[in-house]
Amino acid sequence: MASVGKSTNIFWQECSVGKLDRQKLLNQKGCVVWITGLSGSGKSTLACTLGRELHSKGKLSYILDGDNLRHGLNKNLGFTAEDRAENIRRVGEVAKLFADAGLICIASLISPYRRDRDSCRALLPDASFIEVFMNMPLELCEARDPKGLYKLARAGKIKGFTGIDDPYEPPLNCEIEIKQENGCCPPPSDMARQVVDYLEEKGFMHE
Ligand SMILES: Nc1ncnc2c1ncn2[C@@H]1O[C@H](COP(=O)(O)OS(=O)(=O)O)[C@@H](OP(=O)(O)O)[C@H]1O
Ligand SMILES: Nc1ncnc2c1ncn2[C@@H]1O[C@H](COP(=O)(O)OP(=O)(O)O)[C@@H](O)[C@H]1O
Repeated sequence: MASVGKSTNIFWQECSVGKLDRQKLLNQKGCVVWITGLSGSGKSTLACTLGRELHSKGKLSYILDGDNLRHGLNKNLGFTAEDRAENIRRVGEVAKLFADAGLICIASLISPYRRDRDSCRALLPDASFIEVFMNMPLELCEARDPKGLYKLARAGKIKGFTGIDDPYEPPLNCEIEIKQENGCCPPPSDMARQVVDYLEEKGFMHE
C-alpha cells in the first residue's frame, strides 16, 4: 500500500504480460525520443520524418506533439512557467507509458526548461530517454515563422513567447544535436537519419 501525491491507500497492480514480452512481439525496444527547441526550429518536421522512416523499417512509433496535445489532454494549460511545467510533466508520463508499451515514442515540445526535461528523463529507465536538441538560431526560426507567431510576439500581441520575451534553456547534455552545417539546416531526411543511426547503434531497433 502506498501514498503518492494526493492519492492514499493505493496499490500497484502487476500483470503477467510485461514490457519485455511486448518488446519481443514488436522486435524493438521501447524508448522516448524527446525533441526540444524553439518554435519553428523543425521539431514537428523531424518528428514526422522520423515517424515515417521508422514505419518504413517496420518499427512502431507514436508522436506526442505539444501543439496537438494542447487541443485535448493539455487544453486547460497556458504558457506560464507553471503551466509549461505541468504540460511537460503530463507528456513525460504519457511518453513513459508508450515506452513501456514497447513503442518508440517521439515527443516534440518546446520544453524550454532544463529542469522539466530532466524530470522526464528521470522517469525513464537508463538510457531510454534520448534528448534531441534542435539547435537552430532564433533568426532562422523567426524568418521561417510558418504560423506568424513571432510577428505577433514582436508586435506585443502575444506575451511570453519563447525566445522573444520568455526563456529557452538549451540542453547541457543531450544525446543528439541537430544544427546547421555551413550555414544551412540539414534536410529533414538527414535529420531523421541522425536519430535512426543513434537508435540502431544503441540497440533500440531490435529486441
Ligand atoms: N507563448 C508561447 N510560447 C511558445 N509557443 C507558443 C506560445 N503561444 C502559442 N504557442 C504555440 O504553442 C506551441 C508550443 O507548445 P508546447 O506544448 O510545445 O510548449 S511548451 O513545451 O509547453 O513550452 C508552439 O508550437 P511550435 O511552433 O510547434 O513549437 C506554438 O505554436
Ligand atoms: N530541415 C529543414 N529544412 C528546411 N525547412 C525546414 C526544415 N525543418 C523544418 N523546416 C520548415 O521550418 C518550419 C518550421 O518547422 P516545424 O517543424 O513546424 O517547427 P516546430 O515544430 O519546431 O515549430 C516549417 O515551415 C518547416 O517546413
